[in-house]
Amino acid sequence: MAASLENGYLGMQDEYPAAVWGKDVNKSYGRGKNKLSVLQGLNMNVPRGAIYGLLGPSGCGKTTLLRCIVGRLHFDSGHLIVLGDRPGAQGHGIPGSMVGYMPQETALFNEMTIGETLSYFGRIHGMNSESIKKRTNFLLEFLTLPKPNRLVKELSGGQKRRVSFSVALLHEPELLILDEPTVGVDPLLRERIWKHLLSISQSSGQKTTIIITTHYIEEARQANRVGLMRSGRLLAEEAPDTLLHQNHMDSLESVFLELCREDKNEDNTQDNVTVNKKNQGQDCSRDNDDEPLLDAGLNDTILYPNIIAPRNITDSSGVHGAGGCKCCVKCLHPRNILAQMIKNFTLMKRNIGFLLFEFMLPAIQIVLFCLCIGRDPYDLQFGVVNMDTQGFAGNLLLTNLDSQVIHQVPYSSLDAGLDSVKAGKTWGIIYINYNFTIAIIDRFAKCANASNTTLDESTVKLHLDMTNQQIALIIQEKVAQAFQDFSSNLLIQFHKNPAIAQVPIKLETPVYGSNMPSFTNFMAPGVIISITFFLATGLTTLSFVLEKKEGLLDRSLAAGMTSVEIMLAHVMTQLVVMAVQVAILLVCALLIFHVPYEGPLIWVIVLVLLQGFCGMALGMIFSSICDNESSAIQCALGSVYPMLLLSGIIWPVEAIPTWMRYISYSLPMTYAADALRCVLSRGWDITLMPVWRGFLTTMGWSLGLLLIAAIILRIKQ
Ligand SMILES: Nc1ncnc2c1ncn2[C@@H]1O[C@H](COP(=O)(O)OP(=O)(O)OP(=O)(O)O)[C@@H](O)[C@H]1O
Repeated sequence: MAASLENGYLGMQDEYPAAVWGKDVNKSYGRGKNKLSVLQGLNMNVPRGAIYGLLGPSGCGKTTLLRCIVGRLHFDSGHLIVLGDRPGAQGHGIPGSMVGYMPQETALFNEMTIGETLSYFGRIHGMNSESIKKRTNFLLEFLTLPKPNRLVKELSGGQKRRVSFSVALLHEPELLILDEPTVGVDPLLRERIWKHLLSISQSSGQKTTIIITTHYIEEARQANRVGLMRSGRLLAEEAPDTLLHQNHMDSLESVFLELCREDKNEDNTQDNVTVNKKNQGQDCSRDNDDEPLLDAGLNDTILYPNIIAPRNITDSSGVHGAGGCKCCVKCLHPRNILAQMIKNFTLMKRNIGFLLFEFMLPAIQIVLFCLCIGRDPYDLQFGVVNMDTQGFAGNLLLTNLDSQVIHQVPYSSLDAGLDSVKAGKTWGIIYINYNFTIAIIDRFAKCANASNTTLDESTVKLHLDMTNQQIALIIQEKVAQAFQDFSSNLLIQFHKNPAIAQVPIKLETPVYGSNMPSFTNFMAPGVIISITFFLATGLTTLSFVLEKKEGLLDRSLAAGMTSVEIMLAHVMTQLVVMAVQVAILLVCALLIFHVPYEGPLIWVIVLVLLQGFCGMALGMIFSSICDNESSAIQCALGSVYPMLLLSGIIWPVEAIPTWMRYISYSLPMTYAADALRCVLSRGWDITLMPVWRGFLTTMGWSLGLLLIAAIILRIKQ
């Protein structure tokens, strides 16, 4: 049968008769000292409609080769033609619907049901719901899978592998790439799977070509052709019977061992010859770079008589295999974006607890902020040493101290008061002199003629714990205020003009804001902006990295999705989530905590959502450079502090070194916070510079970051 198949294949008049044709394919991982050459001048020929068993020891490069074939990996040099064109070539269905790929790892969404999983991939492949249903029913029965409403996470390991297998079979692709599909499958089912593979490869309609790797070498005897792979090369590529016959052996395993032994000897001989030649000062590298590839192909046709070089080989002589269009807007498929969005919403629905937490998290953060940050501290324990017991002025001064903020603790002596500060019982003490009443009256009466002794005795002394600057400053301010009020009262009692006691600075009606600004109100816009930004960054990073880590992203890309489609679908899904988050956040800030706002709400929402969009774009960059969730979380968290600092949200930008100021001004958050502050306090007016500056900076940054993320993903794709 194998022979007739090969004859049929050799006789085909197609431009590219082979389903997969590879010539001198090289692929390495890493660079410099860490470079690992995995595929080393590999030649391969898989006839159309054949079952091709790719056999080889662990780590010899089988998965790498398969990923190059489905267009998920770039190879370094050589030629690879899959179903008539380069994998990834523009308009080619690989990666895409021409191929069904079952990766080695399960690569399934644990939170989705079997039916939802198949529907997701069916939509990507452009199947309508009727045909998805029909194929799902067939595959469930054929692979003895549980009901379609069972969650993937509730399945056994073997069942998960079968679901993964069914995903590859779902759309009846022309080419099936199966990386160890029979692992964890019982012998009976394994036999049925092979029967099915044989039937679809030989069906009278569209013949399916199947490349399969397996650790059960003997099961590959059912293949039409096997490729025995070692160290990134194919040692032999023949029909199993031919191999057994040629090597006079009765098992493929023995043939493989024998070929490995021969190859090892050949390597040793080659190495010896190389060493001898090198000693003679001759260049004897095995790869002759000057040799034209086409010529090399002709030579190899003699070595591998079944390899037929495609006529248009020069078209495919690009160094990279997967060079097709993956991110141009014209190539976006709405059905792919829709499939991805449905999948995202399904996963959200499945994890309703986390979704509610996501909705509430910004609200919790703003509530905590409004409750705890920017408010005046109260009940501060403050020691009082009042030696002016004979007079009235000391007591009068103390009654003017804000009793809400300062809780007075009397002490009988300065030493006792200082001990309380040292023991951490009070934040400081106020010391009032014995002669305070007489001295203060004298001071006001004589003014410029007052003696130094009068001035000293009429001065109250503060001994503060300055380790907490904020509290110390508040106490100073409260004492200064109390002194001013006390002085005014005293002057009134003596029929003098109380204005003499005032500091000769008058705060007129402010241009914007109030004369009693609230720190909370000042901080609120920046906090709203940063909460939205970092939540979007963190959640985007995490969701992308998790999909990438579990091979789900790779599988979607192999099914024909593009990274831009995945990004757009994520942006749209996340925008819905963010809209709810922002709504709850603004209700808390504006309605419950009365952060003042003048501008139209829609403009506030636009500014905040735009900042979330910017955060998502940054998250996509993080996820494209991180391979696991811990590094992604570190990236997202690590960026929080410097971004907050540089953006002027936790400290005015004007207070940081000049060169950093320039960086800060270029950050979107700085201008966005300014813009939001402006809209909240002055109302929307497009002519106000902070508003359009904030809008344009955020917009520019978002699009720029998205573009960078798309480029990184494109390069890594
Ligand atoms: N992303 C990667 N980065 C660096 N090295 C890699 C990467 N993927 C695979 N390798 C290395 O490339 C070599 C071939 O790996 P590959 O997965 O292709 O082997 P395999 O033949 O499929 O093995 P197995 O049968 O165990 O799955 C291995 O040495 C592996 O460590």
